[in-house]
Amino acid sequence: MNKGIFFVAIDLNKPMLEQGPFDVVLHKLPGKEWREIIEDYRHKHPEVTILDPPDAIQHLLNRQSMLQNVAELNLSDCHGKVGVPQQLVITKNASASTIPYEVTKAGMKLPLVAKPLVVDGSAKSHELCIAYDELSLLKLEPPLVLQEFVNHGGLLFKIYIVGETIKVVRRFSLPNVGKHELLDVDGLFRFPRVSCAAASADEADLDPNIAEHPPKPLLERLARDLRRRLGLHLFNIDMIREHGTKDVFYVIDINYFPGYGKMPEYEQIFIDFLLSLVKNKV
Ligand SMILES: Nc1ncnc2c1ncn2[C@@H]1O[C@H](COP(=O)(O)OP(=O)(O)OP(=O)(O)O)[C@@H](O)[C@H]1O
Ligand SMILES: [Mg+2]
Repeated sequence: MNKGIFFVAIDLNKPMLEQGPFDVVLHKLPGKEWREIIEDYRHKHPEVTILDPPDAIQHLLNRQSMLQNVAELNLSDCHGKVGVPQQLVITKNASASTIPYEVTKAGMKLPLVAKPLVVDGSAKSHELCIAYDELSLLKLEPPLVLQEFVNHGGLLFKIYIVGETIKVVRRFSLPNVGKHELLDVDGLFRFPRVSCAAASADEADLDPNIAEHPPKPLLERLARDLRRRLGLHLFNIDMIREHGTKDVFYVIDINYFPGYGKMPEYEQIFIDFLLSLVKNKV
């Protein structure tokens, strides 16, 4: 008989233990209640592969903890540098009036990208803004992460990871901010979720210094080290190249189980990955 792969959606209105049997469970629901259901199921069905551990996923839902592992990586001798933009966490109880002082104390340079601290899937948690001057910092609403804006020529690399497979897609991003512009603009520039609107830049005629993919050995090391450190198999990394450099990169965002529909060859890659999970078990 021909064996196939069957995808079954878990019915959230029924106890999970009464459903299945499953070989692999994929999930990305946030929330404590769901984490408990999955942990309970894993305990009772150790033979089932659960992707990925809820605690490891949880780590990516906070923009502070999300990038910690990248900051700790040591990728010297890997054809480039990968870091995290300098960032500062403004906690929930902090008053916005203290932000300019905190920013100066941390030695951070304007403009800054302000991002809500927690990523919970809501549109609001993806409403970012750029603060160009000190006064505009007073209008921000904590809790948030402030990141130095890194000029990157308006192009972003989305690095999709599915187990050991890596695929890179280029997307248009925010344009560079020049010194003259900084003198002219004031206030906050709010922008909604960029990733939904940003067009693919893969077919565009771009400056090769900006568009050239990050070196393969660098990506392979980054993906392997992050897979291990995060304990995750399915995620993507948003990475930018500092404008004017060949090999200085910054990771600005990591998402769990992103929309793989935008990844080339995703169907085959995903099926091969699922089959490898099942094969490795027997
Ligand atoms: N430090 C930074 N320097 C320059 N541009 C940045 C920086 N951080 C974010 N951006 C720009 O803002 C966009 C959104 O940032 P980020 O990915 O962190 O937010 P997000 O809400 O998690 O987005 P999404 O889930 O849509 O990818 C990036 O694609 C990039 O264009
Ligand atoms: Mg992003």
